[in-house]
Amino acid sequence: MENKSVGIIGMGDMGRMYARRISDAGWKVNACDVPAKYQQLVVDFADCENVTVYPNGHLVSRCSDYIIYSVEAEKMDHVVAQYGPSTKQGAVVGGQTSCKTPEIAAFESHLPHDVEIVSCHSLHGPGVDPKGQPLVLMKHRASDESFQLVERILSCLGSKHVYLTVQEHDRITADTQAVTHAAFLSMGAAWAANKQFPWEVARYVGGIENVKINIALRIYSAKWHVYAGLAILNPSARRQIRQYAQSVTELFKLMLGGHREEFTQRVKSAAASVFGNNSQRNLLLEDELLDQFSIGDMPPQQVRNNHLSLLAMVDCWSKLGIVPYDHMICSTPVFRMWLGIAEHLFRNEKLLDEAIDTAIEDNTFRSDDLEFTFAARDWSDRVDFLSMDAYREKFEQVQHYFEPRFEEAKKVGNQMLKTILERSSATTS
Ligand SMILES: NC(=O)C1=CN([C@@H]2O[C@H](COP(=O)(O)OP(=O)(O)OC[C@H]3O[C@@H](n4cnc5c(N)ncnc54)[C@H](OP(=O)(O)O)[C@@H]3O)[C@@H](O)[C@H]2O)C=CC1
Ligand SMILES: O=C(O)C(=O)Cc1ccc(O)cc1
Repeated sequence: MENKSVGIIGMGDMGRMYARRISDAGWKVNACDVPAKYQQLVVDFADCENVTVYPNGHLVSRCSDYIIYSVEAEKMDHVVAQYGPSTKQGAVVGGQTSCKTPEIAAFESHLPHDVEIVSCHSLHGPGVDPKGQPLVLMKHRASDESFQLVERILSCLGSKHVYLTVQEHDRITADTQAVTHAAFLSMGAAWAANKQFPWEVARYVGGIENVKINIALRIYSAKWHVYAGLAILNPSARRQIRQYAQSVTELFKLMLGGHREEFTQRVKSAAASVFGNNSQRNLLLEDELLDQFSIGDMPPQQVRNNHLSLLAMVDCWSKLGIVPYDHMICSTPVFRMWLGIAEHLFRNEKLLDEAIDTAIEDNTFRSDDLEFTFAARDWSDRVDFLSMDAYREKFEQVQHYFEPRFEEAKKVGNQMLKTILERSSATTS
């Protein structure tokens, strides 16, 4: 192993996963979290001889050759201002935050000029095996030699390297991550507003519904700041999330008014623009596979659903000129699941026609759809206000509602993601 060391500032879920894998590959890792967590971190990494835990980021920065900041996106400026000036001369610095514009601004403001910048972003959560998943690498201010050092270090993750500029990264992740999360967050908020546990309602069991529930619960069982950061701090994300809320609202109004022709025309033209040129692709998800991952018992016959959340997603992609397949190279497991169920609905004419019929004719679930529409707009407003506090308040309120069921949901959700990702071989190209 080369005589180079890796610094990790922020030993939360992602930092710990990186520290374990990089040190297992033989690199020396210097790590820290906030001083209050120092003692615990020493205990937790006592079994890792290649990891040295330090009380703060000054001590990590001064002795490491590649330093990764893995802290909350909203704290980056403050943390880099604190430790950046202590960076070892000639070192390379990067970050793991999900949105790169503010991260790079923090580096440019606070790092000494002799320090190079290569950032990264693993496009998956800490519980997913990084092997084969996309890892975005951004050579912002660095020599080829330094970039290659970063690639050699991170190659132990076994991820698929994707080379983008900071601007490309933020634009694509706004299209893939931010708007996808907005849809799942809205589902959870609507279920909570209606005091439902969706797996206890026949409409939400089986096939596509299992994915909706499992992913929504997975997101709500995670940390609010991850989702807030990538929605609020990404300058491209607001527009996407706003368009999603608008698509939901407009489709819901057409449903309420019983405007069958206009509704059908709008859904079908969105389908043509998003899926028209991709109708020969293999489906990302198979029906029988989806049915296996129910939290509740399967009803004898699937209850019809208008799938407003999915119709609005495809409408939104179409309005923004987004072809989601163009972003597969830079997709997260959650995005692939979301696209998988959208495709499932839109490439099955019978299912799509049934959703349209249900939307126009069936009043049974109007209260669910009303709450979903409110929720989509509320999330969009909170993001537009650029308010981390407002985002956190809503996230934690819904999180609290679902909390008693997280353990069960996580088990089923993890198994679902694992099986489906293996079967679809993490199709990232
Ligand atoms: N979780 C995910 O799925 C993914 C997350 N990311 C991004 O990676 C980054 C880390 O996420 P994640 O690990 O999940 O978040 P965590 O909250 O688990 O970890 C962040 C850690 O950084 C610590 N920290 C804050 N300030 C400092 C400081 N001054 N010095 C040292 N440590 C500090 C935090 O402490 P404290 O809690 O006290 O603030 C916390 O322990 C985020 O920017 C996130 O957006 C990227 C890909 C996937
Ligand atoms: O797959 C998703 O979208 C997730 O929810 C996990 C996640 C969260 C933040 C990231 O920056 C990358 C992945």
